[in-house]
Amino acid sequence: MLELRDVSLNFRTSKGTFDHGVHHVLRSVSFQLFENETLGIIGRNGVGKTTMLRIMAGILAPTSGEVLTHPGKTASLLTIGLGHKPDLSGRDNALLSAMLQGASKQQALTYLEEIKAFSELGDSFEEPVKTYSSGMKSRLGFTTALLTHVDILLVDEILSVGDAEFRKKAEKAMKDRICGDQTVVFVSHSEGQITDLCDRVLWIDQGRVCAAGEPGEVLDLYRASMR
Ligand SMILES: Nc1ncnc2c1ncn2[C@@H]1O[C@H](COP(=O)(O)OP(=O)(O)OP(=O)(O)O)[C@@H](O)[C@H]1O
Repeated sequence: MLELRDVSLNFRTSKGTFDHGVHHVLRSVSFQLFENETLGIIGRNGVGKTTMLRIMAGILAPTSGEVLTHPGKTASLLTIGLGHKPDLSGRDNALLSAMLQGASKQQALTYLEEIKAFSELGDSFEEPVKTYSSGMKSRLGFTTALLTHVDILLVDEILSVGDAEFRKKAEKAMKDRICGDQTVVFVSHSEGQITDLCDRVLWIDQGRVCAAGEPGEVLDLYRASMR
């Protein structure tokens, strides 16, 4: 469904600690994402997990290597507050996001009432997003991406935000999608969520894939590396 082949990504940096002003974030990463699977990505802070999702979403281009996708397949990155326009209402932001994720305007309009209901934003749905708390923004972002139908859902740590009640509801909705035919890539620091939701896990360290396979086995290796 999607394949990264020998993908490397460098950022230019002014920090002297990196190699001649170049920070090698991903180094020759290769893997395939199969249809209908939920692939977890684990690793310490700053090892390149979000960068990998952004490459898979087409937001960042790799410095070298290839990202191969099936023609016509859509991928959407689900992350907090990405791309919200602060002066537009929740409704208009949801419409815009749904269209950016590949829906036609007509299709996107049909999602709006469901997004309003699931996000429980009530009358605030009509207010500018700049008046929202961060929890309200995350409800809007999560719900819009969840209810807009994309082929590959790229989920960045999103289930760890919001209040406990909404988190529970979001987790259940995500599980329902995963149990259906949704293909998901899921970055999380929660071992519980990874074990619960994923079919397969990649462990990333220093920009490389250290292990890939069954969640229990990869989590054991990851934990052992930290001892
Ligand atoms: N636009 C950028 N310019 C320069 N460096 C960047 C940029 N974006 C990310 N980085 C660096 O790339 C590295 C990987 O960042 P990334 O966000 O992918 O890590 P992560 O594994 O998702 O971390 P976390 O678990 O903390 O969310 C970090 O060292 C970060 O500082």
